[in-house]
Amino acid sequence: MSGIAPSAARGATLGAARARALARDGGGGDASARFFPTRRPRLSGRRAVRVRAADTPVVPKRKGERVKIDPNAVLQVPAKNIRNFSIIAHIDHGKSTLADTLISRTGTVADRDMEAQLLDSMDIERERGITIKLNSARMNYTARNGETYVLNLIDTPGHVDFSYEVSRSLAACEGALLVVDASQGVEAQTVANVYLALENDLEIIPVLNKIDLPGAEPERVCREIEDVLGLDTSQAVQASAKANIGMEDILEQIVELVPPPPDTADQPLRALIFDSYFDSYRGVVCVFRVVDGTISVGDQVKLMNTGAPATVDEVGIMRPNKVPVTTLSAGEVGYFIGNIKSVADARVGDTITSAKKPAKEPLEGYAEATPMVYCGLFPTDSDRYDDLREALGKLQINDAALCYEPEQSSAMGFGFRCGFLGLLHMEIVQERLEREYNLDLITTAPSVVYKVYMNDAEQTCVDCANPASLPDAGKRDRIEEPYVNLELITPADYVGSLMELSTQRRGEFIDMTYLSEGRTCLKYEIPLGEVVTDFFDELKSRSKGYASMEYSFLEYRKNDMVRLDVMINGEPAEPLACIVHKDKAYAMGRGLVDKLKELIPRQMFRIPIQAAIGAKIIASTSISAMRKDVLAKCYGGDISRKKKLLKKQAAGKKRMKQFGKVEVPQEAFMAVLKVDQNAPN
Ligand SMILES: Nc1nc2c(ncn2[C@@H]2O[C@H](COP(=O)(O)OP(=O)(O)OP(=O)(O)O)[C@@H](O)[C@H]2O)c(=O)[nH]1
Repeated sequence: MSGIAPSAARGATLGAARARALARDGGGGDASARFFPTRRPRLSGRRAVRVRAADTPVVPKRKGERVKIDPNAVLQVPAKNIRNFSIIAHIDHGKSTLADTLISRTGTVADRDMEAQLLDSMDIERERGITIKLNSARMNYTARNGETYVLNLIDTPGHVDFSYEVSRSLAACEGALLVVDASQGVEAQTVANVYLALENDLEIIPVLNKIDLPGAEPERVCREIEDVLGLDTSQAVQASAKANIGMEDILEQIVELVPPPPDTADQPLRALIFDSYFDSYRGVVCVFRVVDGTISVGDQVKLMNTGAPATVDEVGIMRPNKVPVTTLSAGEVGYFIGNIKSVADARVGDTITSAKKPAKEPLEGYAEATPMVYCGLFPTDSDRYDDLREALGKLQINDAALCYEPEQSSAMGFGFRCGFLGLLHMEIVQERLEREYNLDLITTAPSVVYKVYMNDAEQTCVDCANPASLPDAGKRDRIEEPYVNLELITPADYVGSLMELSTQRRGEFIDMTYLSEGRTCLKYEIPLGEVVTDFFDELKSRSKGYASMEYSFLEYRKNDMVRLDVMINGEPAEPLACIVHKDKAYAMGRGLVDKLKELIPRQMFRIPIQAAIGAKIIASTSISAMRKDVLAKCYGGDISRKKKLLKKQAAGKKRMKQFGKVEVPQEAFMAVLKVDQNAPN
């Protein structure tokens, strides 16, 4: 155990944070980091934008224009009075509540229209109480210095699966509110999000939220922020988003500390699309940040990477509902709706420019998100394959991290193999497809991508995300599986239990550091396949919800992996196959057949369930037949009559077995996630 004293930790962690940010930058910065120059150009005195006095109504310029513009809704200010900021935090530390309170405090939404989680517009977000998609809102605020500012707020998700959304919103901002729960302190995603903000060269404003709670310890949490993140907390705001405490201080700090966007309205239009979605009534809606120039209703524009042309039918701002305006200038955040033909034309990360006077270079887009987990998605009704393809296409424009390709399986028919950032992402996509596109789906067990090296000289390495398509043992040389760097932050009481969990999941211990009184950071190198199953649930249950985790891809490593096949009623059930480590194969096989026995309903015939590695059966069980009481009507009478009835029943069952098809419920496909692989054989 290599504990280090807090003061030493401060230097070490701060150094590490910067070093990591720089290393990721690779000198030139990564895609999102390069979006803004490291040093922001100073504001020049000359301003090319026509500046309207505060609260001057914006009037449509063209005759016959269809756009309805509310003259009271839009305040135009010079670029020096615009502030673009994100809210970043660990999950449940209060980002959405803070966003709601700021929106209400600035009078952006009338009190009677206020509802909790205003920015979480999807039903799933409200039901689960989590943010999945980034969302933005434009607020007006008259500061203590008497000037009126436009504040563009971008709320971001906190769960590890959605960090890609965070990096996108940060690229559209100059500052970030770092919300930390004053009763909990720095957690794994707090650290990860601060690194992202540092990479984007943002001004970070620490906010200690939930100080209304009796367990709040703002001083301890301030020390932790300084020690672990190396941020200055002398001006940190102590706030409660729920009890409406400290909101004005936060707004003042945003105005004071977040730099205004550079005023480049006189340059050719360049606007970065950071979100886009398909609206069934309006078509493709692109949400963007204008970096240079201006965009107005009626403009002819084009998307620089796809080359797709469009006429701007409507341009507007989010308050947080869409409010049309006539023009948006450099530094502003808004949306546009045009006649974009295909959803694939409006990809997130693309640059909008003017068709007549195009910019020379597009803006640096975003690095492609790399899916971590794959699974098969099949419509229960095979006629709906085309609907599923269309729905995935529309969802992908809103969810850049989702990827898919067609797949065919003898058991399941036609479907798609889809890639996700994690299990929660996978669950959400399935739920959105079912709700928003009215589809009924079957999801197969998730799998990571293995690299399979072959004996064949021509095709040396294949990526395998579908266990059923793993080449036979005789043809392959070795299998490599992805490893991740895993970071756990936990109260000291649970260190032992979490170390045991990580070791059981084949983790290799790397380091342990003490963050502050009673809190510890554990580092492991661990196979991704072990983390994406039920690791997070297990972590939460072992630490009574207090530990948090974060992981990032490390490398591929050779391991002794085998394919575990499952046979139901003598037929291989391809969608249930999985790739496991050889040492765990027996426990997994046993657990899987037992779990399937629980989940598959009894039928009129006996169903054998077997697990096998190659030709070798390693575990088997069976579901006994449901017996119809054929003797019910046979009161008393001769025994030979009963025997005759039972014999007839047996003959009928045999026929059913021959033709019968076992109905496997959706939960059975996920059984592999629920197996305790460490149970004794
Ligand atoms: N007591 C107290 N509770 C708060 C405060 N702020 C937020 N909460 C509660 O904390 C919980 C999580 O708040 P959210 O705003 O949904 O947290 P979040 O960070 O947006 O969560 P994700 O979007 O899922 O990452 C909710 O139950 C809130 O009511 C606060 O200042 N005081």
